[in-house]
Amino acid sequence: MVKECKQTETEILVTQKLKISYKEQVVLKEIDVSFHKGTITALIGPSGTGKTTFLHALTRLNKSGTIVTGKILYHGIDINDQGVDVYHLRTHIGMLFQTAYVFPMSIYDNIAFSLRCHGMNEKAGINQVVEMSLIKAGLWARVKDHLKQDARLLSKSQAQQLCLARALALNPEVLLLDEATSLLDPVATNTVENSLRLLRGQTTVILATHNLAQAARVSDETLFLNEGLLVEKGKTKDIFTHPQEQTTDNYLSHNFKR
Ligand SMILES: Nc1ncnc2c1ncn2[C@@H]1O[C@H](COP(=O)(O)OP(=O)(O)OP(=O)(O)O)[C@@H](O)[C@H]1O
Repeated sequence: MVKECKQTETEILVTQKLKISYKEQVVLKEIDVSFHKGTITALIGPSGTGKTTFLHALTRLNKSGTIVTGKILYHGIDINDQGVDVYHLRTHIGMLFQTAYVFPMSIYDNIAFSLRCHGMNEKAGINQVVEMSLIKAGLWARVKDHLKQDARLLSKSQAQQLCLARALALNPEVLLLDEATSLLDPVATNTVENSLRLLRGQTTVILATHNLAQAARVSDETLFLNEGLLVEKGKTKDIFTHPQEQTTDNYLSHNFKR
């Protein structure tokens, strides 16, 4: 039986006293945070501070042996409840990784396969979604005449854009990005950032990045994690110009030209 907890209408994802450990090592310590509908949040913090661990937890990707306590509420339902279907959850909460994992099939089939797996079988409908998602990911113009080409022949940047298109094709309500542009060239990075901006208002985006300029450019809100603690979260403009906490100020002063 899946139990529903209270959440406001615009709060899509809420964590309550979220604590994550790998054996004895506590990586995240009682994180209480909420993410609102249609906003873009940058997750920043030093290496090893738990950003990936946090994103993985939001879509139940943590490796076995990881101990998760506290709650992760998606529309009021704890995603770790026994009755939650993980496959279904991941259609609503998509994720893009640092490395682009394309399927060993054509560009077209990378997206169509995923749509068919989620019950879409009508050819014209699939064609339309393939085109729309490639447009949103900024890749359509480059690949529209080569849709049958093996996706493994794409460049790193194009492959990541294809992964973005594949994620967007399922119309996720939440999109998580873990350093998803760190291996891309500046043009592709810019294209992906533009794609994210277009999602504003509909999709809730959480993006872990070491690229503080990107966090400042793209996000509405910024969440600063340090040593497993949520140090502060607020409007990106405020965090980057007048952080409330000394630790945030120190981190930004050392890593970002203000
Ligand atoms: N599967 C695992 N088993 C044991 N320890 C792990 C595992 N995954 C991550 N860790 C440890 O948890 C801590 C947080 O790692 P995590 O990758 O979440 O940090 P991060 O902030 O994303 O780092 P980076 O910015 O370098 O990607 C690190 O000390 C890491 O070594």
